[in-house]
Amino acid sequence: MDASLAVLARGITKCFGDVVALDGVDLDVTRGRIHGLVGPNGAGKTTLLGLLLGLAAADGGTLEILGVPVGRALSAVEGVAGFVDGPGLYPSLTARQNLAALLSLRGRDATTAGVGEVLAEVGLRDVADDRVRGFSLGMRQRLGLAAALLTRPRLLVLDEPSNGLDPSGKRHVHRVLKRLAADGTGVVLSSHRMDDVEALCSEVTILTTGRVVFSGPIAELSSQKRELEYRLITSDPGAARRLAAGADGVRVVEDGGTRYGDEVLVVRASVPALDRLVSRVVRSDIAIRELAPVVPPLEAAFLALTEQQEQQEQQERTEQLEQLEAGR
Ligand SMILES: Nc1ncnc2c1ncn2[C@@H]1O[C@H](COP(=O)(O)OP(=O)(O)OP(=O)(O)O)[C@@H](O)[C@H]1O
Repeated sequence: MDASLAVLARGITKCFGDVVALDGVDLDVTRGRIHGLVGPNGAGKTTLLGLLLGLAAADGGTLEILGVPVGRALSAVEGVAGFVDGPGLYPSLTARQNLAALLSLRGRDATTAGVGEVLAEVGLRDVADDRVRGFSLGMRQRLGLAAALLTRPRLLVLDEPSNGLDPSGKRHVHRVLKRLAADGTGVVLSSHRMDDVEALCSEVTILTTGRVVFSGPIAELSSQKRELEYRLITSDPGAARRLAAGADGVRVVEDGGTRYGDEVLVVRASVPALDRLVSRVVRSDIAIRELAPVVPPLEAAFLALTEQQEQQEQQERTEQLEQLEAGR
């Protein structure tokens, strides 16, 4: 196994009865990187993360975690931490007591092992002595992350870590994950929030119905050639619209309505064509107040790839039906 990889999975399959949850999945997670796992509901994300945590065994394929070949035994490889379906916590204990209990289960002394530090790191210092029973979903998620941090993981596996987080909680979690990656930990997380994935991850795997439809650097998904719709707010909407209408490679899409009283122009263009338009707008002494993709590049790529896969599956089903009918 390449020493730079925290996870090397090849041809992983996993079925639950008739349901094929994972169908030949390959996954590389690099140490020191944050890898996003995205896909529609039921795509197999949690199942795959559960395999990495040793909560279930694959039916087929090969899996190596931190250089250790994973067999059929249900246990986490040393150095792996994280959770799926929310962290396991004791509701009647405080946040601090939960972490102390975790440490004593591992035979370590809670007072010297940095409980206070990890609680501060995830932004829970002020509620360290409150019972977990009263914690919100976001607070529980952060406590679960603190518990994982205590084990100093070399691979961190998180299912929907942003669930229920307020902006401050999200900032803490993002900071912690980036710090871990900078220290060399491989992080793999699933998320339905494309903005989170874009903000955090350098690599992404897109799963649909148990199959990988894309895996690689996130930058590859926002190819310069891909045309996207952009929202443009300027100090002179009429003049900006005229410039856009006359620009090569730019199409004015629709009346974008207004935002905080400013008229919004929506254009469809590739990045180079958009760059040329922006230069012309600025040279015409028009101020740009806002410029953003209507649908962010990762989400646009995600929708395009998953729709393509759905169409392909629909076509396969139609062909099977036609063959069945022809054979009657
Ligand atoms: N324990 C189980 N028993 C039966 N079927 C299961 C089980 N776990 C998962 N499945 C099925 O396997 C498929 C993949 O489920 P999984 O939870 O991995 O998807 P997911 O991508 O995490 O979905 P979501 O985004 O909704 O959390 C689904 O069809 C699901 O119904």
